[in-house]
Amino acid sequence: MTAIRLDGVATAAVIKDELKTRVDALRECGIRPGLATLLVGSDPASVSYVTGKHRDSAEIGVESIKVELPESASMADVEAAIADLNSAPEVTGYIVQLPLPTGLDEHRTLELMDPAKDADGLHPFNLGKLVLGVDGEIDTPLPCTPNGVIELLRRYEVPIAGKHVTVIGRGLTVGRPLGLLLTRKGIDATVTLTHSRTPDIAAEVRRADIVVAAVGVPGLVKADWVKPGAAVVDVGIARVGTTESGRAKLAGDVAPEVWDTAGWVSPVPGGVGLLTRAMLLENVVSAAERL
Ligand SMILES: Nc1nc2c(c(=O)[nH]1)N[C@@H](CN(C=O)c1ccc(C(=O)N[C@@H](CCC(=O)O)C(=O)O)cc1)CN2
Repeated sequence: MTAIRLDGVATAAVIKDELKTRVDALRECGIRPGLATLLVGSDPASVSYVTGKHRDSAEIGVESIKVELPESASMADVEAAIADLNSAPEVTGYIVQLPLPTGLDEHRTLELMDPAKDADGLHPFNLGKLVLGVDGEIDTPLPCTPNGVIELLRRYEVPIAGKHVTVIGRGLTVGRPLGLLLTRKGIDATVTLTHSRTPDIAAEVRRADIVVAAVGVPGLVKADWVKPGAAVVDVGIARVGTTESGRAKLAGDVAPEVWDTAGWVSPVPGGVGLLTRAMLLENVVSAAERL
């Protein structure tokens, strides 16, 4: 048996088409959504992700603004850049690409953002709305990767309600908010959130109907960890060398053999990463619609 591929490229393309229609409608009302990115330093993975975000923006007609600071930037430099982004009228939404170089305070940075322009859903106000929003719709931006995981599962009609989801990794951008989103009324999953101090992660994965791996350890999730027919969403992404054409070779957290056991698998590359970018644009367009 080979698992169904949860295709991030195809799914993101459909979502971007839907968003383009909304951007065109905004334009007719004189509103031009604008996404800015703040990149500090030149970590190759971050540079690649930010480049992808600008490419996607251009595809759907969202203006994009790049702000770059050197690796040596101080917290005062970052604070000044955030103040500029908060007041720039052409920026309707923005993100600070994470992680920041060592020595810069990520939490302080997120706190300084205007929550109405927070395109990542990571400002404490927006995370707080997610915590409070157990029932019904949330009218604030949702964290992009967790929202992308759910959107990918939903579009492939993978059953979620009443199912057991094991998440590996408790980080700010994936594990923690994903647990909150999956347990909301209307989604109704039961979630086990595992991390580096969980005694037996394999056992927690074995009882899951859906597994989400977000640690960045290539091949961590083995075939004999996975219940036959389960959905396995690979969020981990590590750079493990260079391809013949000189591009970075990427590997996910899920071992290749898992494709023979699982019912659905999302690949790396070509899976959730593309949905992360699509959900970022969803936040930007929704914020512009609220103007
Ligand atoms: N401000 C944020 N920083 C980070 C977030 C986030 O949601 N907001 N999440 C991750 C990384 N991430 C978003 O920026 C991200 C990860 C992966 C991709 C992506 O396009 N992946 C492609 C491969 C791209 C490549 O060749 O490198 C794929 O999987 O096919 C986009 C964004 C940490 N930081």
